[in-house]
Amino acid sequence: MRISVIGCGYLGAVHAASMAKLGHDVVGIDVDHDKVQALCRARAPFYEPGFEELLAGTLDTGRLSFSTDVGDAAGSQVHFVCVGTPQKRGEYAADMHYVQDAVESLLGVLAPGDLVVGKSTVPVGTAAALAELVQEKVPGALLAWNPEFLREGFAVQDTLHPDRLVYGLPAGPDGETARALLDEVYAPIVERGTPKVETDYATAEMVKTAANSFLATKISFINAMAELCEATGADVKLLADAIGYDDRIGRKFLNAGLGFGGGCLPKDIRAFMARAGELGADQALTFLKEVDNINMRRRIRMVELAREVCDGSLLGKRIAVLGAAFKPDSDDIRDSPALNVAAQLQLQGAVVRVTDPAAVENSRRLWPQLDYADTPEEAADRADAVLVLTEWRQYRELDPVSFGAVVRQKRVLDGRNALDRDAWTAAGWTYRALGRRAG
Ligand SMILES: NC(=O)C1=CN([C@@H]2O[C@H](COP(=O)(O)OP(=O)(O)OC[C@H]3O[C@@H](n4cnc5c(N)ncnc54)[C@H](O)[C@@H]3O)[C@@H](O)[C@H]2O)C=CC1
Ligand SMILES: O=C(O)[C@H]1O[C@H](OP(=O)(O)OP(=O)(O)OC[C@H]2O[C@@H](n3ccc(=O)[nH]c3=O)[C@H](O)[C@@H]2O)[C@H](O)[C@@H](O)[C@@H]1O
Repeated sequence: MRISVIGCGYLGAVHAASMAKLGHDVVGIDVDHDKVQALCRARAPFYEPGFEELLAGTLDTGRLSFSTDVGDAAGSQVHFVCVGTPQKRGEYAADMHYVQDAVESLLGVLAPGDLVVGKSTVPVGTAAALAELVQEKVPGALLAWNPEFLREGFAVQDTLHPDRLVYGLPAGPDGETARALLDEVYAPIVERGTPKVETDYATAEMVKTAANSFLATKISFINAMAELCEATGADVKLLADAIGYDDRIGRKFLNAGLGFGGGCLPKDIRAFMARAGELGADQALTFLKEVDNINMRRRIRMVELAREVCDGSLLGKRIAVLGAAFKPDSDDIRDSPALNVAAQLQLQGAVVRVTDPAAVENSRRLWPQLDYADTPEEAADRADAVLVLTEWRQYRELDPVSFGAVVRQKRVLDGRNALDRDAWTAAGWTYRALGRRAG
C-alpha cells in the first residue's frame, strides 16, 4: 500500500520507517528542509535507539523516501498526520495550527477513497471537525483517529509491537471502509493478535489523553509520597517496591524523583484540562492541576536540596549536572526537569556544568548560557556537588571510588533514585535523594 506520513519528528519519522518495514511504500513529508535532508541520507535527526538502523535498512529497500513537498503525498491511499501539538505560549491549551495546516495541505492531494489518519495527540472534538472539512472539500475521502502510545527511547519497538491499536472510526459504512484500510496498514500487527479497540472519534482522542493523564498521576502520586517520606524519614523506594507488588497497583511508573517532563505528559495534561474547561467539565479534571503542581514542586525541592548540601548557599559553588534529556536514551530536552534545575541553580549563583550522552547539542541551542562538558568527569572537575538528574546507564554505572577523585566535595544528589546508595556512601560520598533518608 502507498502511504504518506505528514510530520517527521520523533513520532512521524519512526512511524514512516516502521510502515516501510511492514512492507508499504512510504513517503515522509516535513516542512523542515534540514530534517528531510538528514532522513534522506539515513541520518536520524534525533537520538532514538535502533532508529538509524531501521531508517538505513528501509531506505535501502527503495520503499521509503522523504520530501518537503506535500505534492509527493499524491497517490498514497493512507495519509498519517504526525505533526506537533505543543502547549500554546502562556496558555494551557494545545496549539492546533500545525494539525490544521497539515490537513489543509493534504486537501489538494487527496482523492476519493483516501483515508486521512490522525496520530497527533489532540483535544477531543478535533477529529470530528477535521472529518467534516475533509468530506466537504474532497467528497469520498475519509478520516480516522489512531492515537500513538510509543515511548521515546523505545519508539521502534513500541511502533512495531504496540500493546494495542486504537481506531477512532466514522459511523456506518465509512467506518467499515476506514477499518479495512487500517487493518491492511497494520496487517502483521493485527494478525499476531494485538488487542484492537474500535471506537468513535471522541473516545479514541480521549483514550490517548486519559492514558497520559493516568501515567502522570501515577508519577505524581509517588512523588507526593516522597514528600511525606521526606517529612517522616520513610523511604519512598521501598514504599514503591512494597505497594508495587500488588498487581492491582504495579511497580511501573512508581519511580519517585525529579518528576515527569518531555514533549508529552506535561503539555497533554494541561491541554486536557483546558479542553475540559471549554466543554464546561473543568471540575472533572481539577485533580490534574494538583498532579502538575506536585510535579513542578520536585524541581524546586531539588534546588533546595542542592543548597542544603552546599552548606546553605549556592553562590559560587561548582555544581555538576549529569543529564540534560528529559529521560535516558533520548536527546529530547522539551520541558526537561534536569535542564530546568540546572538553570535555576545557575540563576541562584552556582557555577553549573551540564553533561549528557546525547542531549548536549540540543541543550546548548536552547540554553546557551549554561556551561557544557563532554564527560561526567569533566563536568565534575573540582565540583562541590554532583547532581544526577537523568538516569542514563552511564551514570548509574559510575564507579563512586574513582569518580570521587575528580570532585572537590564528595556530595551526590540522586535526582532519580537511580544510584546504589550503599556503594556511594561506602566510597565516602554524602548521598542525598528525593524521598529517602540521607546516606
Ligand atoms: N514524541 C513522542 O514520543 C510521541 C508524540 N505523540 C504526539 O505526536 C505529535 C508529534 O509529536 P513529535 O513527533 O514529538 O513532535 P516533533 O515536534 O518532533 O515533530 C513534528 C514535526 O512536524 C513537522 N511539521 C509541522 N508542521 C508541518 C506541516 N504542515 N507539514 C509537514 N510537517 C510539519 C515539524 O517540522 C516536525 O518535524 C504530538 O501531537 C505528540 O503529542 C504521541 C505519542 C508519542
Ligand atoms: O504521548 C507521548 O508522547 C508519550 O508520552 C509518554 O512517553 P515519553 O514521554 O516518551 O516518556 P515516559 O517514559 O512516559 O517518561 C515521561 C517522564 O516521566 C518520568 N518518569 C517516568 C516514570 C517514572 O516512574 N517516573 C518518572 O519520573 C520520566 O523521567 C520522564 O521525564 C508515554 O509513556 C507514552 O506512552 C506516550 O506515547
